[in-house]
Amino acid sequence: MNSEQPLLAVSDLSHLYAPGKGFEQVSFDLFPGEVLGIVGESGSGKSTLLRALSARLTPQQGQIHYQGRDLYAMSESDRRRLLRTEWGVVHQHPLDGLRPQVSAGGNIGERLMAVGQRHYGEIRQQASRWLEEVEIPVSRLDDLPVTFSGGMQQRLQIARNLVTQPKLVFMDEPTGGLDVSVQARLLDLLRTLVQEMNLAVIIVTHDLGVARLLAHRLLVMKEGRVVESGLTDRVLDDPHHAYTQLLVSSVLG
Ligand SMILES: Nc1ncnc2c1ncn2[C@@H]1O[C@H](COP(=O)(O)OP(=O)(O)OP(=O)(O)O)[C@@H](O)[C@H]1O
Repeated sequence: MNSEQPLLAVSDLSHLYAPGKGFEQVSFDLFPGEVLGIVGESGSGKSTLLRALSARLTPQQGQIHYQGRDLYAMSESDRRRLLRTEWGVVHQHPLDGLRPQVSAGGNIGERLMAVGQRHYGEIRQQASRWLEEVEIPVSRLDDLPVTFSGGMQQRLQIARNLVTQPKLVFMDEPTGGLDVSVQARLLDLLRTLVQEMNLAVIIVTHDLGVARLLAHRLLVMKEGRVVESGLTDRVLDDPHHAYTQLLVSSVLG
């Protein structure tokens, strides 16, 4: 997997709102098909880091290269195009990532139109196929997302993001607001899709169970700094840093 060029190369990235608030000196490489989990307690800077990685917040320092191209040397419109096509962003609250006034089919179709598809019948067909893929009845194609349950809305947001076959998807607590049984089904679905599509994913979660299930590698954050990183099983089964040990034991305890 690691013989190729990294999809995303991050070096010495920092953005601080105030000392300890934000993140500093973050570096890592992400390869195609790799799932990186960012874990840590509330306020450790996970979401701020994810926003900077996904071109939604210009960092104060450091560099990000996507497929060898300097992300913040690109024009604003090129970065936006990436977000609509080769990248996806799955928000914790599905309505933050959906258009509430547009039907389920329209929410999926909009991304296809962003990659140049114009044929109405084909777009509708692909939207139907994606509803099936995420286990939403195709009969709901013309319904508005606000008429869906929270779990269905989240599955629709995932379909909207994946329909363009992105290379890289950013997820911020994608199962966070859902009850436990809905969470488990969604996690299963995500794991299957990520494997089938060979997606690279950066997922922020405070839930180590979610990290264990989805992520190949972890970054552990505390007060804006990465205190430990490594393969998921190694980090969770044999944590080296005292903070990671505390995090793991608080879940077990
Ligand atoms: N726009 C902002 N202006 C000022 N401070 C901010 C801003 N956004 C976040 N912060 C602060 O930066 C720190 C990191 O916040 P962030 O949301 O990245 O943490 P997090 O690890 O994602 O937390 P949670 O798990 O609770 O979402 C917090 O102290 C937060 O209050």
